[in-house]
Amino acid sequence: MITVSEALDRLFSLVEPLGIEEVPLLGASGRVLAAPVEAMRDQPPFAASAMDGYAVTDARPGMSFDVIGEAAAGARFDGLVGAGQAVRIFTGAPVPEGATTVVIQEDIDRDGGRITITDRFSRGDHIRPAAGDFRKGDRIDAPRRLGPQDIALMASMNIARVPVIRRPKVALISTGDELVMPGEQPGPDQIIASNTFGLHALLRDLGAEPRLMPIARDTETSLRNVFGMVDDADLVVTIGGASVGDHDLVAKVAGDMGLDRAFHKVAMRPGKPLMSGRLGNAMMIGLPGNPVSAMVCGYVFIAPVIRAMQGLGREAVSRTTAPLVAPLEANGLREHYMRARLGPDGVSAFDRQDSSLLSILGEADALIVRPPHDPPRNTGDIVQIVRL
Ligand SMILES: Nc1nc2c(c(=O)[nH]1)N[C@H]1C(S)=C(S)[C@@H](COP(=O)(O)OP(=O)(O)OC[C@H]3O[C@@H](n4cnc5c(N)ncnc54)[C@H](O)[C@@H]3O)O[C@H]1N2
Ligand code: MOO
Repeated sequence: MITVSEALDRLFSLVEPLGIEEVPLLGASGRVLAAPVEAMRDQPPFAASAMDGYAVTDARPGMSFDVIGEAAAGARFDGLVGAGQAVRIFTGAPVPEGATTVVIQEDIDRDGGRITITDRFSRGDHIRPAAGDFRKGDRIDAPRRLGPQDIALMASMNIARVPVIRRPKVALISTGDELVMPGEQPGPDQIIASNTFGLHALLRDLGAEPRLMPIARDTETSLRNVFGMVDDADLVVTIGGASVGDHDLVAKVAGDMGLDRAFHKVAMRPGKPLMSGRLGNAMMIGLPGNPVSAMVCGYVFIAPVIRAMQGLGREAVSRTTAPLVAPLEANGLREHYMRARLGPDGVSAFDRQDSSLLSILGEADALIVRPPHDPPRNTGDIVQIVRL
């Protein structure tokens, strides 16, 4: 058995970077920017009023001005503002030539075409300088996962099409005679396939393009057939059939089909029977079938692999620390990812840690990471956690 960090290194060495495609701005959120993009213009392209009020050359309480025109957003005042003159102005409008200050309308008394600045007058010119937000040529660097703020910024920069990394295509294969799909009627010895659905959701959140393959039955032929359908997947993920039982056929069939295996078995709990390698043009990861094992491996291995495929670096899932609010017994020889609850005073592991318990995983918002052979820990000890 290799360590978790050795397994992750081997997984990263199997990753092949994906190509680039161009998408419309509206389709770019959540995608990874593949190349730097540059602003096509200054923003704002002119000095703009930040408030509704009057543009003047100078402003002090008691000063009076003749209103000589109006500047609105989208329709500038074309003339020059001179001493003793004011232009009615609205938020976002270009500040007319000659004006140095916008006096907000709350600080003005107006009498027909004449205004006077009242005692309420407060400092500040209320002018946004030209290019105060960004300049033509300013860059957004790549790689970067694009969020809603980036989309707004690129829209403002007049970038209508965006170069992004192609979505990793992931084929998800559940294996086992006991499995039926959610919504189907299970037989007396059957259960519902859950892992593929949890992993599908995780992969979608990571910006991948997951595809559910038909459930492979516990025969070599069935498994071979489903492997044969994965088509152009970048990553094939099998679930179950990874261990040592008579019906655990994934390693055998993948091997027969040419899997160049990088490892099988990791000193990790849950997740021990994990395997990986290259299979044709794809990377393959074989996950253990126990539902919590599959999901924990999803967070610890698949998420970093998907990020690496997208060019976002080769980093383990991020960890932080928290104090224990209850003691823990000594750990065994595998790195243990304990389902845990994080509260204001610290973190506590659930009593029940069996790797079949999705209800506990659903309650968990963190995993406590125990190194191999970690001694017993007391309340108050600082432990490493992965937040879910
Ligand atoms: N003698 C040994 N037995 C087992 C060992 C071992 O070292 N020696 N390892 C145990 C560990 S640890 C794990 S984890 C499991 C993993 O086994 P498999 O990967 O072969 O998984 P299966 O046997 O196919 O299934 C295990 C369990 O999970 C359920 N399952 C499978 N796929 C799904 C799915 N898509 N959705 C929901 N549930 C699923 C399956 O019904 C079984 O209950 O092996 C231990 N055994
Ligand atoms: O890896 Mo098994 O994952 O301990 O239940």
